[in-house]
Amino acid sequence: MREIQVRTPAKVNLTLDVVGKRDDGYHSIESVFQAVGIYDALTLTRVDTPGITLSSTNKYLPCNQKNIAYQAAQLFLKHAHRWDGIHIHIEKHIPSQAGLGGGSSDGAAVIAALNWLLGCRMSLQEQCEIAAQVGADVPFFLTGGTMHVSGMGEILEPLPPMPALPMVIAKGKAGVSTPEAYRRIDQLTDPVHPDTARVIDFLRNGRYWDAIPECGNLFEAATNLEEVTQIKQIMMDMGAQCALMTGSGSAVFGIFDTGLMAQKCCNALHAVVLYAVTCKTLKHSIRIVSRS
Ligand SMILES: C[C@](O)(CO)[C@H](O)COP(=O)(O)OP(=O)(O)OC[C@H]1O[C@@H](n2ccc(N)nc2=O)[C@H](O)[C@@H]1O
Ligand SMILES: Nc1ncnc2c1ncn2[C@@H]1O[C@H](COP(=O)(O)OP(=O)(O)OP(=O)(O)O)[C@@H](O)[C@H]1O
Repeated sequence: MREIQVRTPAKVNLTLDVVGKRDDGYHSIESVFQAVGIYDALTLTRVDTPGITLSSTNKYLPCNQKNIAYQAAQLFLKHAHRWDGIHIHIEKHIPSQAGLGGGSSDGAAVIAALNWLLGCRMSLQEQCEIAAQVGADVPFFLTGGTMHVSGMGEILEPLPPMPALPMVIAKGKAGVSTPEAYRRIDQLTDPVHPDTARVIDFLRNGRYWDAIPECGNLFEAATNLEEVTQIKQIMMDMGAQCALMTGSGSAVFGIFDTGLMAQKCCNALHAVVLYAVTCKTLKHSIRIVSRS
């Protein structure tokens, strides 16, 4: 096989709490990650020239060793003791610096795609170990769906998949650096923690409409972005069951009862944000599009 194409989704944090700081400087989180139907598409091709090359449809994306996809390929080839020449093309649709895990998702897609392309037959555990070295959010994307995520992001407990709930995802101008967001978490004096255990208990029992109102994100208080507050208000005014910032920000997601309500909210948001799209929660994650 010389070429493989994969599609890889974005994620939202249905709920996200930071519960401690580790000796290595990383933080321990308690979160529920949910894959959502916004995708990047990656094409990996075996080439004769050794080394890793990268191209992207997003001209602002670093196409070098700063790219998470490049780092994932480098680590995978080293772990697999392979020296094949690989070209990675990224068709970028997931907004960056949004809290949607776009870079992390690309990294996971590269690990899974190389495992198929090079016929390495690595176990999911092996792939997760490589993913955890690439970034905290990367392991989740190897399985996707609805997942209780803890530790630094490497401890994964599958939860019953959510149904295809209508969602709106919107982002204003602000981009948030994840390290800066964590530094602000450390400075919170009186944090109000979401009740993650209660959310997970509801989700384990399929009671997702009971879980949704209990969700929260500690990064909202830490980053305190006015445009996040505005977007949340518009979503709630348009009938959202919940509206929360995802990850370290700055995108906001709203969950609606019907696709029509979601579309109406998306149309209303286009007047005030850079980016608004309707999508649905997903049971799956990385999908093979084609092999040749
Ligand atoms: C905020 C979340 O997106 C929630 O899903 C993740 O915790 C962040 O995951 P991520 O963007 O993949 O983070 P990485 O790229 O691995 O780390 C970026 C920086 O964020 C901080 N970081 C990240 C994850 C974590 N559990 N604790 C941290 O303190 C560290 O300063 C790290 O150097
Ligand atoms: N393949 C990639 N796709 C997107 N961003 C990338 C990629 N590789 C490196 N980056 C850089 O990584 C940074 C974080 O990207 P990413 O999209 O994962 O952040 P995010 O949307 O905030 O996700 P998270 O939920 O992990 O915080 C971006 O600012 C970008 O410059």
